[in-house]
Amino acid sequence: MPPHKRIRRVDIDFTLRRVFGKDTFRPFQREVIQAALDGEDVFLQAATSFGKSLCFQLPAVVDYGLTIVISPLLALMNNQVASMRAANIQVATINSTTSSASKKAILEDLQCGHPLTRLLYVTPEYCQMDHFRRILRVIYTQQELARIAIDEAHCISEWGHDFRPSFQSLSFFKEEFPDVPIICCTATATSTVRDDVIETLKLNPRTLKTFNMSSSRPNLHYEVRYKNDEEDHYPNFLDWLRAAHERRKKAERAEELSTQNIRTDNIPGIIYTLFRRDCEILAERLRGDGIGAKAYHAGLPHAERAETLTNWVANKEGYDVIVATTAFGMGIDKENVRFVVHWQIPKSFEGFYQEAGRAGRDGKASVCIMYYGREDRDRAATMMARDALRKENAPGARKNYAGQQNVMQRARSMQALVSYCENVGSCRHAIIVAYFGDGDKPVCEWACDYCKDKEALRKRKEKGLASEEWCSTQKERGAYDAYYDDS
Ligand SMILES: Nc1ncnc2c1ncn2[C@@H]1O[C@H](COP(=O)(O)OP(=O)(O)OP(=O)(O)O)[C@@H](O)[C@H]1O
Repeated sequence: MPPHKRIRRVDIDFTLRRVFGKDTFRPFQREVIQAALDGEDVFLQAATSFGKSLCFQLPAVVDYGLTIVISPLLALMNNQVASMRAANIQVATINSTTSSASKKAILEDLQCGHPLTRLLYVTPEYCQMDHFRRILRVIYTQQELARIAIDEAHCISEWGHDFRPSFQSLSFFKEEFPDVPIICCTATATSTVRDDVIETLKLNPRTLKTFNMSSSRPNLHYEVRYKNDEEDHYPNFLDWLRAAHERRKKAERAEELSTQNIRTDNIPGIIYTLFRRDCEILAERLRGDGIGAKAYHAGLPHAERAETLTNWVANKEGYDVIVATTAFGMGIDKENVRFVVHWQIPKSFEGFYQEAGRAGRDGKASVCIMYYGREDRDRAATMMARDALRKENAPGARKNYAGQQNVMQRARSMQALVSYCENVGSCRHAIIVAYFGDGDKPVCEWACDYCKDKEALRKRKEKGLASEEWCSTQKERGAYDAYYDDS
């Protein structure tokens, strides 16, 4: 098979400005893009909001041929497709919401020998379909298959926090099209996950260009607030949000906002809850207190979810705060999210980092608050143990080594998150970077509750948490066994 036509010289700075409307590359974007344009396989691990998407979008725009982007979530796909269409880039997506007429038109274009489409976004499930694989072979034979981009590549690994079995079949690409370069992007891979992804995709570790950047997000202020079952933590949050509104109403600030056409009460934020039920109750409670809040979870109709997302991104009144389950998160890009709150401890360290990473994507200071209670910790442990048992006993379950390791990895990730919450002895930025093992000690400059005032943090913990003795008595009584799985 003759290799794909590769572009020789191209002014990527010009394309960055002209097509993507950005003045300069962020550190290391240029190097990643150059490696991709040189036809290398690339593994890019970098912090949330680093700008990983540009590293496969820009090569797709300047190079010959088609880039296939594999993405795990519909919302994430639509979010990226919409922003590229706004920049007049020829981009298409085939997913469960694509009409058969548009699907037909897209597939015709792909097979015409010189497709207009620069990027095609699809799910890993779609890549498993025979008819799509046949079309890929046609595109490849016509030398128009430029590269494969795998977004949120940690989903490939059974050791990862968001494992999706269909991602494993992506090994098909290197098996069938060995000379088509692959670029993998993720913000949340430990070294074990990284190695597993490389092996699963059959990438050659000796020639692969690996970019392993720090997970540090210096503009995020990390904070843990302690809670217990005896007290409702809603007033604590509402007071905090109202205080932020009040600060924006002060004459000078209000005038500044009004010249930028920004409402004083438009402080975009996300609150993550574990359960759909909590999500709706909390959104309603906030609305009752005059906050523009909407629920978002997988149980809501697709059209309602899409409308909520569009209006939130557009800063529309009534859509300032999204109260969501994890159905909302991975990859969502809205630049001015000023806070992310975890209403209770999430299921994994990676999930926490990923969700907190929705904040401050414009580089401005933003707050990430975690409400942590030991009762929630014990509930999460109970849920996790039941999940593991249920999966193990499911018909056709893979009772193999990797399956067991996945259960252990999830437990380790949860334990790391509990330690992060219980921590009153070190910088939270340092804990995060150490977890992913990807860099030197980050600069914090008072951007976490420990570095800001360690003594106050210690006192708040002492006052706020239920005692371990009390929690273990409750556990023995089966108080944490109530279980509903609807996230
Ligand atoms: N060179 C640049 N200059 C200015 N803005 C940029 C640049 N590169 C990317 N961005 C912007 O940064 C934001 C984050 O980019 P992107 O969504 O690709 O992040 P990501 O690395 O995929 O993060 P995550 O892992 O959290 O999804 C986007 O709004 C994007 O337009």
